[in-house]
Amino acid sequence: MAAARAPDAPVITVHVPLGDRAYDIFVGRGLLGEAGARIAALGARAAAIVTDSNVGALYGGALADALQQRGLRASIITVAPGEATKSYASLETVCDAVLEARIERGDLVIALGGGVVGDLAGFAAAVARRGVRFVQVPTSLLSQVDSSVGGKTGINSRHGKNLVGAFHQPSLVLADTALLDTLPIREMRAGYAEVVKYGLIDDAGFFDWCEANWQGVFAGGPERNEAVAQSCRAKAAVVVRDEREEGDRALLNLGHTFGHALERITRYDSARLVHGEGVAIGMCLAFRFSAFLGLCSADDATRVERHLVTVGLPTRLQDVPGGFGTVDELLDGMAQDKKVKAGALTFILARGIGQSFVAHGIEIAKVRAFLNHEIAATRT
Ligand SMILES: NC(=O)c1ccc[n+]([C@@H]2O[C@H](COP(=O)([O-])OP(=O)(O)OC[C@H]3O[C@@H](n4cnc5c(N)ncnc54)[C@H](O)[C@@H]3O)[C@@H](O)[C@H]2O)c1
Ligand SMILES: O=C(O)C(=O)C[C@@H](O)[C@H](O)[C@H](O)COP(=O)(O)O
Ligand SMILES: [Zn+2]
Repeated sequence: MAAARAPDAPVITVHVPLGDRAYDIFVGRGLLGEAGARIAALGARAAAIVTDSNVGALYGGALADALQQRGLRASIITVAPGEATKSYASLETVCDAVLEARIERGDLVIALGGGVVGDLAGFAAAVARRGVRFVQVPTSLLSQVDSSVGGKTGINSRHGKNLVGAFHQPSLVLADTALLDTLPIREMRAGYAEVVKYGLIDDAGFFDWCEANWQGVFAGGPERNEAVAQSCRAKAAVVVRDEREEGDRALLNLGHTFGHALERITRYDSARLVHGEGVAIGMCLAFRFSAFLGLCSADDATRVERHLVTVGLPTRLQDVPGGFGTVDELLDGMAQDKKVKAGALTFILARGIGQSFVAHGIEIAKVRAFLNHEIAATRT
């Protein structure tokens, strides 16, 4: 059961100005208690809540009751937790359940859960009846700071991560940071990797802030709301500049070229590797690759790794439970990356902390040499 927002608990609003697809992100403790009113204000008659069995058991009933009290017909569609749920089979299940519930284009699909539920439900909303409005109620740190914002939706293919999907912006994002009190610590750490990402991309001051304040973020102090809101501001700014990733938006992929290849190799098995862990390893690899190419100092790469190790995240290929495959398997995974242009790899590299850039046309031979060097190296 979700606690109501205390009268003095602040709500931070981040507006995403995307013309006729503009929306607000609300961040604060206890916002689920206001979800009925805030969602009813969108003017729908019915809502299908998509959730996974972990989150549904904790918060599904409260959300459905709140909507019904505001006169919306609410139904709940429950999927299995974990990355393997971002599949063709789950897409079919969710689309059919949305249609079965007679959700019209002007009604709502509500994603209540982490990024897995958000990506799957968002994609179902994008394609059912060729487009139904949807709302994100993110419940993991990762989904509050990243996946609920920006409109990327989709599922995985055996060929790679998120290879089937659509851009479909939400109409509203409600991030109740109190819900993170029930999030398992491993998932909290994984989501935190995407928080650090914003500092590494273009905001060295925010990386300093993370080093100083991460414990408050984990403990649920005011630092948590600040980290979520600042991450949403940073992501919204990039998305507004380049909604469909024709340029700058690729910066948000820092660490993902390596990370997605690792997720494919581990067959989307959340017991072995979750997305944020892949991103943590991938960001360290991106910084060490940048140092290997002479673009950034080894000290900066070491500082990135030190912070991620401090919070308990994996940072090396060797940290993947059950192994990371071979260099050829890694390169094979990267060849399916959506940033590939004219057959050549694109990486997000860095000249230092907060100085990342999009690098096209990276030679495979250099990536191979770097990966062999990584495998031979031991942690300092
Ligand atoms: N669309 C985007 O822009 C974008 C951005 C980043 C990541 N992603 C995607 O997001 C996914 C990862 O999302 P995630 O890290 O949230 O994983 P997840 O959705 O699997 O959630 C993590 C786990 O925590 C549980 N959980 C979630 N909220 C909880 C809560 N409040 N209390 C207790 N348990 C809770 C879930 O049931 C699940 O077991 C990946 O598929 C990744 O590709 C998408
Ligand atoms: O929103 C974006 O753009 C991102 O790249 C955010 C990433 O954290 C996220 O994992 C995203 O789903 C990756 O997108 P993809 O296009 O590389 O599949
Ligand atoms: Zn990501």
